[in-house]
Amino acid sequence: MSLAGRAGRAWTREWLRCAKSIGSRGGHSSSSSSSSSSNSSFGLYSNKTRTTYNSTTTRRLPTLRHWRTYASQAKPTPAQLEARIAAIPIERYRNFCIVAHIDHGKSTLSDRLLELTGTISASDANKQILDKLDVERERGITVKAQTCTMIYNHKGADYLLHLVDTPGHVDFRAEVTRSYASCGGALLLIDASQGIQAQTVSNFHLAFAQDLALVPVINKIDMPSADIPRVLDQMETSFELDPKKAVLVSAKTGKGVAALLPAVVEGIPHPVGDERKPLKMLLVDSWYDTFKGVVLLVRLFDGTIRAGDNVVSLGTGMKYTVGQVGIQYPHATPQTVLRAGQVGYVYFNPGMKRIQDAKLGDTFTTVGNEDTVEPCPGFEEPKPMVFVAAFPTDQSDYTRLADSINQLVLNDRSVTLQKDFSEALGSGWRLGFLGSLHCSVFQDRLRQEHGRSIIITEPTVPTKIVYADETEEIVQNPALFPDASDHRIRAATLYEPYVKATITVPEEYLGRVIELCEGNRGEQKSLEFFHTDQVILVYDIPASQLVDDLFGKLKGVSKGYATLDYEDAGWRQSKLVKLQLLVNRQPVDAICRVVHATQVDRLGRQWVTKFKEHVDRQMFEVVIQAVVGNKVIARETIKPFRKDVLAKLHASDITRRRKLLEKQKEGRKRLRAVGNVVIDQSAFQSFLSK
Ligand SMILES: Nc1nc2c(ncn2[C@@H]2O[C@H](COP(=O)(O)OP(=O)(O)OP(=O)(O)O)[C@@H](O)[C@H]2O)c(=O)[nH]1
Repeated sequence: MSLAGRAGRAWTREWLRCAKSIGSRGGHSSSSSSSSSSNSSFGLYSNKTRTTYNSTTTRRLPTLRHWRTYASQAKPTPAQLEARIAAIPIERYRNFCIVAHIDHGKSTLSDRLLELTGTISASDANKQILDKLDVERERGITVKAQTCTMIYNHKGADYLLHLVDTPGHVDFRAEVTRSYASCGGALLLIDASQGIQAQTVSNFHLAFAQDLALVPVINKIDMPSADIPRVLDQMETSFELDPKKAVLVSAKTGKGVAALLPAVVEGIPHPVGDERKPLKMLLVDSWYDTFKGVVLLVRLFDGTIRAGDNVVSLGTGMKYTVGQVGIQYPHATPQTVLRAGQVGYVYFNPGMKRIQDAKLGDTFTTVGNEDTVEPCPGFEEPKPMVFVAAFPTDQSDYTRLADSINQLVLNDRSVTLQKDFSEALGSGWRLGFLGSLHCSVFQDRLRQEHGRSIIITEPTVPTKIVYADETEEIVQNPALFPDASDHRIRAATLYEPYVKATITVPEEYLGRVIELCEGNRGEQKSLEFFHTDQVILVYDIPASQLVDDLFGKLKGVSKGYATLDYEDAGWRQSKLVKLQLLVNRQPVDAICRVVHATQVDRLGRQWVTKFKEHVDRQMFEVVIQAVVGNKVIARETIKPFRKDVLAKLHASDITRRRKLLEKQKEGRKRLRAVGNVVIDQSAFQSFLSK
């Protein structure tokens, strides 16, 4: 092993030791169920049920017949369900999530577990049942964490399992972090052919820091390229997870999945809580329903909740009467009561009107107990990182588009929204997203769920200005960044946001990936071998480089093998300038960016060349310039030309002549003036769509 590898292992060991010393996380029993025998904080099995892996012996996996027997459990009626749940003590609750790198099979495995417990039928054609949004099904990615309650009979006793299927992509990390708050453990899923990837590393660290029990699961063992010994070795080297504790499954065929629920029961601790105590209920997620108002997904730490109870939010002080409580099974299923340890939904009567009143991480209790119940610690608000301006393709669509955007924002708490106006594109909005994928998913949802399309400007990141008098300003809209002529900006210090990027890459592409990171102003923090041919690289990189499709470039230089994860790394002082596009000396406000001084030449040239392609000739000369302050970086000229649409028509063709004139009139509605130059809106649209 390389020195870097040895140092990495020593670091990991030290890290693990420190993390363990943080102590047991509140809300779950510190040891697993009584049948558990070991004292490691990872997912455990009792000796009886533990399936051991040994590279020289073949494991006996549950057969498909075995699987089908389990999967044929009949779905209980609502009354049977309620009676069965009421008979389960908290010691037999298990709240767990599935975490993994993108596409390692979380949603497919969730389907299998739902079938195995009879929550959905095995023959149900409706697969990826927890991916409820159209965009999730179309793109095959999970965007929103989804929950489901299951009942599992283990050794003759019913267990109440609460499963959370989490998103894999880093943009939706906040969903994973929030899910951890309702769970006592996690299945850490790893693709048998791909092995540990960037999001596996970050999910492991997140789960471990929260003292969650981990059950390692190797998925896709049916694939011809599966290399189980390699993945087991990676798990041991990187995370010090005992390979003997890994459960080997194929979520696709169902092979091995039957061994997973005993591992959950025995390896994940039950929640701790007392239903006789006053209600202490954490708000984990929320969504808006036109008829019910805001629906809350909650985790009960103590007490019970039922329809008719009067509750109060410790965060806002607002009081509500409970209208209905229930569980996701997998769809909303009303219950008479939710008890300590359970995760379920609650809505009020009259309904909560404003989604802003449902503060994620807030604690609710019953009215009268405000002073006795200690609020839960809450969640860190995810910060938007990428900002874009959005405009209707047709301004007459503004009001309808505003309604659709507002509705989407109601159900996606991490989007920020402000009104915006552009000379070039009219009235619109400035939207903040957690990342580029989040932004593109939002556009897809707008199109799919509301049938609307929008023009989106280039994604930008915020800039921090610290003026000479030490006052600070954070500018999200580059058009509002002070001009170079402003004397205050000349004396100010500028900062740009950085991210800590974790990249996993096979050794053979290491050189090219390092070159790419350095070319994107990255600064190497560490390099560690975690298997003979796999490397984990950590770089501090400007967030602006990340949103400029760093991920796509990384895939390009590594033939798709490199993976990327990132987290906020704060502000860094930087040499930033405002680059603007001018048309006949007038700024086009929609095409403006605050960029690093080293990028202006390349970007300026690119802008003027590309914009020229989209502007029609006019009756006079049009000059397109990219400028920083008074300095012209690049320039293109469009020669004058008169567009006579009738020129080629025969004089007698009157109908055709009229049609063409009508068409030209229609076209003028979409024209926009920048100074004396008239530009069709489609020019901006084509320029902005890469
Ligand atoms: N061969 C094989 N393919 C699998 C298995 N499990 C999942 N897949 C496939 O892997 C792809 C990704 O599966 P998903 O379940 O959507 O993965 P995910 O982790 O939920 O994806 P994200 O939520 O986007 O991170 C799909 O094409 C699945 O059919 C498996 O055990 N074997």
